[in-house]
Amino acid sequence: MEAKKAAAELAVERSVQDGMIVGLGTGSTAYWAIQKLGELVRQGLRIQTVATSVASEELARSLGIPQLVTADITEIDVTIDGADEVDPQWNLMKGGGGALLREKIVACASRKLVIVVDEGKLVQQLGAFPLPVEIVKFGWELTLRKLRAMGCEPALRLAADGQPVVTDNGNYLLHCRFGAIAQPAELQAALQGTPGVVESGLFIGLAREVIVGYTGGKAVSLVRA
Ligand SMILES: O=C(CO)[C@H](O)[C@H](O)COP(=O)(O)O
Repeated sequence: MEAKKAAAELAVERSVQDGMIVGLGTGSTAYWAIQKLGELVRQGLRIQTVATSVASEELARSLGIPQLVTADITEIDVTIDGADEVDPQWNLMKGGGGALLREKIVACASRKLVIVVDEGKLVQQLGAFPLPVEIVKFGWELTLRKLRAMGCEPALRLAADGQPVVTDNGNYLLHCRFGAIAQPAELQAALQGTPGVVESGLFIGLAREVIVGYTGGKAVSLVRA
């Protein structure tokens, strides 16, 4: 917890200034960034925000952080979000929290995407974590078979009650075990070309800064390989 908190707080300190529009990520690391923003707002920081999930939206509301609707935004100054895996080129695997679609929309509308992770998320190659892929409900079994034919073992994400998880956007999620992903950009392009796929958790070339937190509470901004 202290590693995630340290990374998130350093990201807020380094990236957020008065007057900015800030994208709020999703997950247990982004949680700490939202908490820090709430503290700064109470102290007088003036920001407006856009959340990447209903959970982050509700957290921000509970902390009194002003929020915008997307119709009122042309560009977001900075977004602070977590990741499940980060490779040396800063390609990301995201979506463990199920929010990948809104996260990618917000990331792509941001001048700067700052990724906050603990050291366990740094990998040489993406793929140990199963790739989350958001798919539409209609024909989901057909989409699953198409993805299986692309070389992975897909499984529908289920909730504790055994029912399929439904995302904030009303879709299903597949967990796709591709193993080590040697060419993430090519895989992303292939997934995008598959009918039924809404979006994947591969974030290629989007991160502008990666901040890593360590046990003991130290955090550093990474230099890209
Ligand atoms: O992509 C995400 C949610 O969709 C999260 O940012 C990712 O799963 C990392 O989560 P955490 O910070 O809890 O480890």
